[in-house]
Amino acid sequence: MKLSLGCIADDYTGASDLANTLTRQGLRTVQTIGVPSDDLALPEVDAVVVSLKSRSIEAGVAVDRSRAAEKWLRGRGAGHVLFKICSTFDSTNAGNIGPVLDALRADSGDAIVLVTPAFPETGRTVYQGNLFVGSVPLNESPLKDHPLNPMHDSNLVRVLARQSRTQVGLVDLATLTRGAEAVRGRLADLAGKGIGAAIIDAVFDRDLETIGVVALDHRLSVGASGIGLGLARALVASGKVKAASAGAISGAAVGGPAACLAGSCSQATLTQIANAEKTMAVLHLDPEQIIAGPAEARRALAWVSDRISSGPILIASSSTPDQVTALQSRHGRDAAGHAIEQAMADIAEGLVRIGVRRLVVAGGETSGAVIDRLRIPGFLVGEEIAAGVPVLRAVGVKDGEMLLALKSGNFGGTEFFSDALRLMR
Ligand SMILES: Nc1ncnc2c1ncn2[C@@H]1O[C@H](COP(=O)(O)OP(=O)(O)O)[C@@H](O)[C@H]1O
Ligand SMILES: O=C(O)[C@@H](O)C(=O)COP(=O)(O)O
Repeated sequence: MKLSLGCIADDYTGASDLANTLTRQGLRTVQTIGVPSDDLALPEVDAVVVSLKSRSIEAGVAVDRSRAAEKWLRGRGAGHVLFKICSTFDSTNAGNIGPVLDALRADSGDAIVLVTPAFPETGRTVYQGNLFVGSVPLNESPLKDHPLNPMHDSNLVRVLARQSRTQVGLVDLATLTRGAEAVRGRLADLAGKGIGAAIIDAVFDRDLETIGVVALDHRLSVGASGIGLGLARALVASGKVKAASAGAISGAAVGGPAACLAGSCSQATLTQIANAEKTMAVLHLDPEQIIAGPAEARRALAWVSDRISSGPILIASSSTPDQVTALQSRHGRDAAGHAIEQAMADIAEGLVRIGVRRLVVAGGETSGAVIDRLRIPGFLVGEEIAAGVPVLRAVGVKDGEMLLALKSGNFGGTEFFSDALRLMR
């Protein structure tokens, strides 16, 4: 297997979002959880997305894991590696986008790296280096209240400069609109001044196509699914990849009981949970009780066993921003987040034990904790439920077939949970 594109995603929902985008552009793609072990049987593919849970961990550990993933991908022939970050640039001043970019840039030997989280299909656009979420700047969007990575600055040149050892420049939309040669010229100017990273504006998919063409001159790029789209289209247009006609896999129906878990506290997920009450039984966990000990997860599983034979269920830890802040001030941000993630993993393990083989998880960190606990080594990409969220078919699972959907907190329509279960047959 010689890869045309190698990808390292800093969380599992982000990885499935990217794997979805690459698949829709005709690249045969597999998503692995961590660096695959040698005995994991992978199909013949054009792209591998290695999923890490490295967005909100200590920067040094994120760097080490990302470098190990890069080494594996390069060893499989990947000439270009995309470091997939969140389309809302989720990170803190201490990292991890900057430190990982610095390390991968050093390994790749690139003088300068193109960076853009733009993903127009989900309303993420970048203009003059400022990230917009829909019609508002990032710092006015619901991301200002994210439990782990609250975003208070929409100027990505500034945000990245605070995290990275290199200076950060800008390739603006006016330059981009003049085409690939103009972008190449601007990058050469910036690199000549010793600038090692450039935020590049992008508003429409056609902007990402130009970015994809230029990015392929380099060995490394950094961005969200949008740059994945640009890279995939450039690979196909240049003839380096023959677009697969089959696209997403289908496979045999899995059936059996179905369940949803929500650990995301994003505005979109809160609305989706409220709407799910119309179509399925919903249990709201008590976050204070989760932190107090394992009894709350046990209570949830007892609640499930009384209902799961009658239809799908949803279990949510999610709270409003005020409640999240209050909980964090009592227990600490990381301790609260970790305890809730582990309780969700306990519940997921219990669900699988009682026969659930169709599982929807909302939230990136939450999905990471759940998938790690279930020890699923990888996924093939199925139908698209909503922009950035595919049905996933687990590979390498010992006890039979399993379908999952890993939803980024911010993604999906108002009826996401029932939309997902409709496609997860
Ligand atoms: N009620 C709550 N109060 C505080 N933190 C919570 C609560 N519910 C979930 N969390 C934590 O908030 C974080 C949500 O992050 P994540 O799962 O990545 O969602 P998103 O995709 O929206 O970023 C996780 O660490 C989760 O454990
Ligand atoms: O790029 C995106 O927005 C998503 O792919 C993503 O990374 C989502 O992260 P979470 O919201 O933490 O799930």
